[in-house]
Amino acid sequence: MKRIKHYALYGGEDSGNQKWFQKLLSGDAEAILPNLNSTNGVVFSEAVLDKFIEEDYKHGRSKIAIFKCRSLRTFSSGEKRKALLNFLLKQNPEFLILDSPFDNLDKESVAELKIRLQKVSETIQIIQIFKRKEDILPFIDEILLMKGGKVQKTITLDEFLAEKPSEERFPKIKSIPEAPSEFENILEVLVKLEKVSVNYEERPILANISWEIKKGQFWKLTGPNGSGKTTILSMIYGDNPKAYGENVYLFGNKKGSGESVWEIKKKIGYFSPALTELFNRRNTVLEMVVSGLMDSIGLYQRPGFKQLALAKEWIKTLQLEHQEKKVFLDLPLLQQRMLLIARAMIKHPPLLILDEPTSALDDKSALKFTNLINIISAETETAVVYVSHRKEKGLKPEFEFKLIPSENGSVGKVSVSS
Ligand SMILES: Nc1ncnc2c1ncn2[C@@H]1O[C@H](COP(=O)(O)OP(=O)(O)OP(=O)(O)O)[C@@H](O)[C@H]1O
Repeated sequence: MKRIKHYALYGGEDSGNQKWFQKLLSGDAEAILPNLNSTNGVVFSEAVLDKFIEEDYKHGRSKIAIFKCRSLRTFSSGEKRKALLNFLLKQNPEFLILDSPFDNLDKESVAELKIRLQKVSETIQIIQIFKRKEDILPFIDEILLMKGGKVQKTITLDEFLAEKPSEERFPKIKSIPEAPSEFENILEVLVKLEKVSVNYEERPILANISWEIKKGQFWKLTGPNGSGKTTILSMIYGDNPKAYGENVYLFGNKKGSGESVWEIKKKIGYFSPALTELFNRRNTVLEMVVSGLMDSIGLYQRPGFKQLALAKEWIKTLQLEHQEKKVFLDLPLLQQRMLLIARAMIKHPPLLILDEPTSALDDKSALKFTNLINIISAETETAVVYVSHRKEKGLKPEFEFKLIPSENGSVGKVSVSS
């Protein structure tokens, strides 16, 4: 039997082919690769997954999940991807387009998915769009170099990997705008979890978790898919009812007593890539950043002169002053993410939570992003909790809180970051 050839395309922000990739991912494979017949292919991407999650939400049951009665939204990243891949393969496609398939996956799940895809590649053609070099599948035969939506040159994987990375230089951010006012009466210990345990449907998820986050500390929260990272974050930031019977103390008060969820949220800057989707109006960059002072997603109040000046200072710090009047959603992904960090940080909250903030970014963009987080941590009093699966080159957390799964739920291990 003739061996199938597999291809990869670089999809980073600097690739200049975003528009064409959108065509490819929306199912029009022929637009870029004329010898593919679009009707015979399927797309594996975050956007496709989101579409299923949305449909689930509407219908109250899942079309692709194994546990049909449970919403896909509550699945861990690894579980969601497995379910999507199984669903797509059942359609017997001739080719499979993979868009950054390893984002948000832990090491074991990446290894597992790679083995699965290797097997799939024996019978189905694979076209991988990658943003991180480390993600390229080992069985890829050729890298397609594109320009203006056309394949300009084809090189082998070995040739591509042998290319020396160009020295990543970019103007570094050196300082962070001052806080508009100080948060009063902030205690040394911002968050305290004391022997917190959580079960879902009698399945233990977290077992006796104790963790203290103090002023100004920089933490990385790690653990394999499904180990309970999002669950912990939802105890701190969200309104997970599971937090109430447990010893969860936020800013000195036991959760559920004292401050309302709303009051607590005012003291926490939060970022997750999903946040971008909340901005569906035509807000400009300036409006979006200044809205961080109003604790609202859009802009419902007219900001004052001082507030606008501070938002402009943040935009300038990010070297994006030329974008100030543009519509936020029209900007490239990295710029959107940096601006959302500015929005979360504009008040210098005591705590900043970042949930997988570099997913879908290319190597260079991720480096720029982590540089911003390092500066924020070094220059402000804000404590940072950064959730990520990747060993982010350049990120400088002080401590790691690692969730280690066990039969009785995950236990936590604290270490000083190397
Ligand atoms: N509402 C829910 N009902 C039942 N099970 C749930 C619910 N929410 C989460 N879970 C389960 O709890 C476990 C922990 O999920 P959680 O999302 O906290 O893990 P995670 O470490 O953040 O995973 P990932 O890295 O994949 O995002 C998973 O097995 C998940 O399926």
